[in-house]
Amino acid sequence: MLKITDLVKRYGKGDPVLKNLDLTIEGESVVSIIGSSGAGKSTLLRCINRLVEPTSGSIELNGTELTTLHGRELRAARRKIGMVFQSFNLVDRLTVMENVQSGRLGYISTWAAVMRRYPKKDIRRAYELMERVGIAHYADKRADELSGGERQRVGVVRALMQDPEILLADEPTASLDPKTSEQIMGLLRDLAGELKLPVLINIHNVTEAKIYTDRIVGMRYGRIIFDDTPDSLDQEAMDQIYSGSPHADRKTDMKEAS
Ligand SMILES: Nc1ncnc2c1ncn2[C@@H]1O[C@H](COP(=O)(O)OP(=O)(O)OP(=O)(O)O)[C@@H](O)[C@H]1O
Repeated sequence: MLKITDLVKRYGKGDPVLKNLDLTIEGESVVSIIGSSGAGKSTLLRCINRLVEPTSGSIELNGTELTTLHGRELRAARRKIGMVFQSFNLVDRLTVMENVQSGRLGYISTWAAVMRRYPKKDIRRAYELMERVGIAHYADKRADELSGGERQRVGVVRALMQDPEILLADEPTASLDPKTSEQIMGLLRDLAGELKLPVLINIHNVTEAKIYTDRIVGMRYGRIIFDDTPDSLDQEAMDQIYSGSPHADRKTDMKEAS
């Protein structure tokens, strides 16, 4: 279970971009985060794996408080958080298998990684997952020889090789054509069920969020203002999520504070 309580993020001395957020994700649900540009969606995901340092508040993953971890403990906790990126973040000159095995980096020795001496069980697992997502025949191909959809499948397998307790996806389909985008969303949904994994997806495409996710969280300027099933996301809720400006929101904040 992921339990976020009273999370605040402020970059430098600016206004907070996450304002006392509470969010709990239990079990294997697929949750999308929607909201206008600048609402804080990426910041929220990046606080969870500490690519961004939260200013205050608590983030617990299956009982482990993530915000206070350092060094070795932080690295161990990060292994349990798989991340899928918009731009795939693959190493182009490495093969698909090498990219996929980089998901095991935290688990095997540096020597084994440098010498590409992957444990047999990791190779077996990589093939299982690559078969599952349809890229096993590309195992020895360089990553830069693949299409966008194939590259994102490599990104998904690499994240799953971490044996994660949660999967975070930051605009995973934003660089893909509509058909491929739907395939990747379907894959994330199906894998969540098969692997009993909660998946949290930052996504701009509301239609895909409605089709492929179980729950939609709507953010507006650092706050969660909608959290419900896709069916409940009506026009009124959409207007609230996507209307206004940070300036208007700041006026509301000032009123609340006074
Ligand atoms: N490294 C940073 N330093 C300063 N401000 C930042 C930084 N990263 C993000 N911000 C600001 O934080 C706010 C939220 O940004 P964030 O990227 O989380 O929003 P988002 O909802 O993911 O937007 P988008 O959909 O456009 O990616 C924005 O006002 C942005 O300018």
